[in-house]
Amino acid sequence: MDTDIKLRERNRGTTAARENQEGSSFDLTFSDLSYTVGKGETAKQILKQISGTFNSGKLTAIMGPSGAGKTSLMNILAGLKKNGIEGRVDVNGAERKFKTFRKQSAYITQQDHLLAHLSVEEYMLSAAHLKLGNEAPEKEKKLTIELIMKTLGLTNSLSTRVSCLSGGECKRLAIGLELIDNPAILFLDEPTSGLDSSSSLQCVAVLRDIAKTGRTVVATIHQPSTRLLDQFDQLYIVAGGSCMYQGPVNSLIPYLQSMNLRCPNHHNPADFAIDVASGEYGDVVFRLISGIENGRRIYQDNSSTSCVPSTSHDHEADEVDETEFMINSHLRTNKRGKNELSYGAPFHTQVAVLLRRTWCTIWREQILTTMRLTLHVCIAILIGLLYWQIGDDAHVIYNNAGMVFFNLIFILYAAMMPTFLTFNLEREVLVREHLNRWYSLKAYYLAKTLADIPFQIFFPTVYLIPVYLMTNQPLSIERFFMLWTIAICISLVGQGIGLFFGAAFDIPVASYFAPISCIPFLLVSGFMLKFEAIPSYLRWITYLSFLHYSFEGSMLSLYDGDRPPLSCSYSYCHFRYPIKFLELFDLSNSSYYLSVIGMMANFFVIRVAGYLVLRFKLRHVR
Ligand SMILES: Nc1ncnc2c1ncn2[C@@H]1O[C@H](COP(=O)(O)OP(=O)(O)OP(=O)(O)O)[C@@H](O)[C@H]1O
Repeated sequence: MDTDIKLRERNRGTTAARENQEGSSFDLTFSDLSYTVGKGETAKQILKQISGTFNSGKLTAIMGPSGAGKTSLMNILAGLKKNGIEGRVDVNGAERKFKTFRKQSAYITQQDHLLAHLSVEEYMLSAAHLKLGNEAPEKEKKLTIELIMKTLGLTNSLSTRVSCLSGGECKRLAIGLELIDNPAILFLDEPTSGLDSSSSLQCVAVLRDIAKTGRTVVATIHQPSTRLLDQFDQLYIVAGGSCMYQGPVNSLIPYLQSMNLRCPNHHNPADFAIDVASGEYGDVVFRLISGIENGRRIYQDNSSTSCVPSTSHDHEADEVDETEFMINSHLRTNKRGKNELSYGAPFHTQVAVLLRRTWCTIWREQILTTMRLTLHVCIAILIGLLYWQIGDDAHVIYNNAGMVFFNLIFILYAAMMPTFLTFNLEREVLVREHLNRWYSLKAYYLAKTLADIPFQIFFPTVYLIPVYLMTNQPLSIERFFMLWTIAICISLVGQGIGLFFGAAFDIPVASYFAPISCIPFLLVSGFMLKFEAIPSYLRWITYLSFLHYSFEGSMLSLYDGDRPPLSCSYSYCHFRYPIKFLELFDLSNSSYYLSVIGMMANFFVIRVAGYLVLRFKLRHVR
């Protein structure tokens, strides 16, 4: 077949991919695997001393009734779950090493979680830069992409944005992205879910072609049609956490027959097997599990002894494979160095690619970006009209302070709200890509922080200029620059809070807690309550309050620095001298620079907290 040849060529083709995979077709064997969740009385055993083998060059389907343990099994084999597991997982007879194994395998989740605003080509290119690194020449990356796109039938969709792709195309793209660095083992969780029958067939045919090139391809699958089932080479059926059948697809019915279970004519064998596994044909599951020795044997219909041990392949060949595997791993470790073993590209390339990709995504989120811009301009004009020309009038100086405080709250919330809403969705993309070793979390987080900075400068600037001029604040570049610095700091802090809550919680919880969490800091900002009025045992909150530092910094920008007396539109104005007004807020001895440092410290702490939460979340996914 044409695609088969191309994939084989590619398997031999690119140097980066070759380096990664040379001589490495991996047979995955697991023995006596148990998986338990919970502890003590609530402990639940999900997998029960299950064994099996998934061979290279074969497309294997894991089937079973809902809740049987298919996803749990695959997650354990893929190395995503590490706790509560007993038993052994071997690669070519040698115990699996997590770090190398995750570089050599790819996991394609049920939901595609792709960045909607990138085109197929842009996505593939960024994946190629991240996975193949700087060593692979540009031409080679393009060739790799071209071959994968041809194989997956996506050549005509190269310039289409992900948001415009069909479900089947998204699934194929998700597969294509993981094929770039030529993983030896592909795990797919329900690759056909949500696809119609022809897209499902197309998708599984692609997987079959991929398997034919020597890779080990394992997919969980729900109720496949007879045609779809025929595409698979091997079948592994899980029932209640045990293995009920393991062997070629066309040996399933003979195996069931050997246990006196006859599949009715014109009945889909997959449906029949699932019915049996669900207990609809009486208590035969135990016999089936024993017959296949809970996965220790592979059923073969064409031999006198109908079962062969699942680890029966040639022992000598095993040793050669194992040695080759060890040598290749060793070479890779030496060549790329300790750090780079896990990721295809060096840290700076990861940051650069992610930065470009994030900018592109933010820029193309046109509705959100346009709405944010419009909102900033509209609110600025409204504030300008409401507080028209009050900046130099001592009679309405309280109103001016109120306006300053409002500006801070607006900029804070305008930066925070969109961040946690968008980041929450992006988090799933991060989980998928990070687990497949595209990049490190540090690189992602740095790129995310850097990519947002221009926007956190742009929006407060667009807001502050009209407000400053319309409300007649002192016409001094220095004062404007000081106020502008504070506005940017508060915007960055707001974005950091959004990132933290977007990382920590799902949208409903984050949208409640993120705004509420700022209230204590708002209360001690110094605008609503003087420092002396705060009970001494609560004063420490003031030192943590980014709103305290930002209010302090803003007031000092406008009223400190020997500002001349204000005009007075009434017969008597108590606060004509700005210093007197600062004294009212206990700010006469405050330092603008300390306020900026306080803001910076808040920014840093919140960013680090966001990073730690994300790291915890990513570890928890496993
Ligand atoms: N962390 C957990 N805590 C408690 N129960 C769990 C946990 N993880 C999995 N389970 C349970 O283990 C069983 C197997 O789950 P798993 O997701 O592997 O099943 P599945 O065969 O993939 O099901 P489906 O086809 O419906 O996705 C289910 O009953 C599930 O509720």
